[in-house]
Amino acid sequence: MELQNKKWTEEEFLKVREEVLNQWPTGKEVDLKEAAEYLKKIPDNKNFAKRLKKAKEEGVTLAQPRAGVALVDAHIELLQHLQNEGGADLLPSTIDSYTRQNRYEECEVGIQESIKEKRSMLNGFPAVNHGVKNCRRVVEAVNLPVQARHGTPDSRLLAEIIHAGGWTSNEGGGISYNIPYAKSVTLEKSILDWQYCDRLVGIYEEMGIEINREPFGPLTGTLVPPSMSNAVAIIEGLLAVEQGVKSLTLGYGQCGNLIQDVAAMKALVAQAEEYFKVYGYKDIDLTTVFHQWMGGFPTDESRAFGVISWGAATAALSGATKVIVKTPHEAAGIPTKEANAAGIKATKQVLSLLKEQKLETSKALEEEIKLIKAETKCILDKVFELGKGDLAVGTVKAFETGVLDIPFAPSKYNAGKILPARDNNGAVRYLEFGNIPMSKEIKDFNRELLEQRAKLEGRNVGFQMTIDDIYAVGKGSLVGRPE
Ligand SMILES: CC[C@H]1O[C@@H](n2cnc3c(N)ncnc32)[C@H](O)[C@@H]1O
Repeated sequence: MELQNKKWTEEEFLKVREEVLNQWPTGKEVDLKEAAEYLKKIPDNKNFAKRLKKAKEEGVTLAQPRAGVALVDAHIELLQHLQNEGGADLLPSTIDSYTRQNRYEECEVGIQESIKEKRSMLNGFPAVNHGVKNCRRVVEAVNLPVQARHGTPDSRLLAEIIHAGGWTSNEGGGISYNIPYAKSVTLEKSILDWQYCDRLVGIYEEMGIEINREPFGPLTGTLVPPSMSNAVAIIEGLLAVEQGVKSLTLGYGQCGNLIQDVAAMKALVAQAEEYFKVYGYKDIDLTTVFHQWMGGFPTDESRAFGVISWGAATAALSGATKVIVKTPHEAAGIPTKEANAAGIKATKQVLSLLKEQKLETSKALEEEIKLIKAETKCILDKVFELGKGDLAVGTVKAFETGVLDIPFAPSKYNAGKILPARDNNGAVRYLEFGNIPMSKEIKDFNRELLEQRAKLEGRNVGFQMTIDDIYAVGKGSLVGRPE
């Protein structure tokens, strides 16, 4: 199938669907009409799209953890703990790494080993292997909406199973679940495969069932400049709504400077709405997600709570619809259910303390919003130009030419010429632009801010700043000052 940013016909979709549902035996459990009937019975308080819409109307920020273990009963116990003890407003099911690579045979081994060892031998919930009935057991065992969170370049079968299983949101996208998560998956394939996932949601929407889609905002989560992150989010949002997605959550990973993070969230919403209007997408229900710091964490759990609380505060002050919660075990690995619940409780304490407050506008905030929008526009204009108006084709060419370039991404299709570093206030700036088509004014401005840092630190602008910034938060500061 030729890649283009055009809504798939039902015939095109159904032709691919046969192959998708045959990728693993559980695919046979999926029956679209039966699934639609099941989804229609999901109560509003357990429908992700409806819950987000309500939060946006109320102006509250919801808290959602990440969580996933190998076996169904243990996973249910985990989610119930995060709901009842943690006070989560939305629930995940974080999917394991084998499923993310479509390696279902190895999932089977992991499930058997987990039964034998009486503990999770997978780093998430293998939803494809467990199938539709078990996904339904999960959502029927909790009182909150459930979403699949993962990092899957080819999420087609996973999407079919989790949605038929009553999970009313799927995270990911053709860029955000490829470039930061895979080495050798072409953009053509991952964008096509995610068009399938979005078209499936569009078909459910056409059957009267609201399902939410959430592109993965943070990307590599390592000093990604807000304009690059926002450009990718807006591209994935536009590709999704073309396939009929209506409930869309665009996301952003915390960088750490309050003004820049709030500005990035406001620029993201404003620019996304502008593009929906220009391209004629009406009645899109846009919400936002703010990810607490995605970089290296302090090993000390008390310090980790400091980082978690700063992320919660910024999410609240930015007016995010939801915040993705970290845990005090972040530096160690998969958290215990107790540590996971603790992260949620700390977050909700801060959200509650700040529920009457938003960051007032200021000259600095307005200037940062203007800068981020201008940088993002430089990138997106070039993407559309490269695609001769077709966003999907333009995206592929933009990665080939380094117009889209994500710092520290493992994909061989990512140019990797971009380099970020923090300015004196901790805002993330471009140290190296690679082939990213920014105006001279924007390049000079970024450079000037880094020169100011260099002057204060008595060193040259350079890659050492980037390295120091990567380790800084784990060591206890935001800007990686020379030791
Ligand atoms: C996107 C990366 C984030 O997902 C988190 N994560 C990955 N797998 C799990 C998991 N199984 N349970 C809880 N958190 C998880 C990880 O700690 C990191 O914060």
